Amino acid sequence: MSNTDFTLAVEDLTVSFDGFKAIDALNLYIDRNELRVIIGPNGAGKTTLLDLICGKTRATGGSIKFKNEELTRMAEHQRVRLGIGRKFQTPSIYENLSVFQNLEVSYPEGRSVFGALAFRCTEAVRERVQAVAADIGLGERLDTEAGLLSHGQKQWLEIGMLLMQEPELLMLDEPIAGMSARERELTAELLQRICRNRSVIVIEHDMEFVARIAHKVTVMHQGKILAEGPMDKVQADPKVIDVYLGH
Ligand SMILES: Nc1ncnc2c1ncn2[C@@H]1O[C@H](COP(=O)(O)OP(=O)(O)OP(=O)(O)O)[C@@H](O)[C@H]1O
Repeated sequence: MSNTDFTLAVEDLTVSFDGFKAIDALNLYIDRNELRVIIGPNGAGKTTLLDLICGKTRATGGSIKFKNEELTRMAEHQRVRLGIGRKFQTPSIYENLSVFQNLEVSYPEGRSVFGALAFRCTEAVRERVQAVAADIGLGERLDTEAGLLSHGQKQWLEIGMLLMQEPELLMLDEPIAGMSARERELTAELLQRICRNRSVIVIEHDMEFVARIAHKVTVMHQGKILAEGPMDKVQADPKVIDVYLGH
C-alpha cells in the first residue's frame, strides 16, 4: 500500500474471534494534530480497534500504518517506542509515589537506564516533569502522594505519565468516566491542549463532551464504520440516529 501523510492509516483491518468479526475490513485515517472521537453502541468494536492499534490484540488481516511504518506484526512495546500511547479506563498510577515520582518513572530513558550517570540527565527530567505537571493541572501538587489525589486528578496524572514519553498518537478510552462536571471541563481543555502536538483518539459515550472536543467523529457499528465527519453532520445522520443516538 502507498505512503500517506496521515499519522495513522488503518486499511482493511479485520479481527475475528472464533469466526466472529469484531472488526470487519475497517479503514480509518487520522491526521497529525487531529482529535478524533469514536462513538458507537456497546459491542461496536471501539475498544477492540484501539487494542489492535496498540498491539494488545493481533489483527487477523489488513494494515495499520503509523507514520508509514507497518505495525501489525510489531510487539506492543515496540509500538510504544515508536510513539503510541494508550490509556485504559482504570488508572495504573503508583498510589504510594508522589506526583513527581510517578511522572519521573515514566520518563522513557529514566533512572534505571542511566543509573549513577543520571545527574546531568536529571535536570532534563525535572524540567520535563514540571512541564507535564503544569500541562495536566498538577503543577502545584508535585509532592502530593498520588493515592491522595481526586479521581479526576488520578486520570490526569496517568495522561501525564503517557505524555512523559512524548507520544505522537495518544489513545484514551472514556477519559471522563466518573468525573465531576468541573473535572470534565478541565479534561476537555487538557485534551484540546495536548492535541496541538500530537494526534489523539478518544472513545466516548457522553455526546456533550464529544461535541466539545471532537475535530471529527467516527461512528462504529458491528465492526465497521457507519458514519464519519463533523459532529453536527454525524448527529443528523439518520443511520446514526437509528443505531445509536436514538436509543
Ligand atoms: N478477546 C475477545 N474474544 C472474543 N470476543 C471479543 C474479544 N474482545 C472483544 N470481543 C467481542 O468483540 C465485540 C466488540 O467489543 P468491543 O469491546 O470492542 O466493543 P466496544 O464498542 O468497545 O463496546 P463498549 O462500548 O461496550 O465498550 C463484542 O461483541 C465483544 O464481545
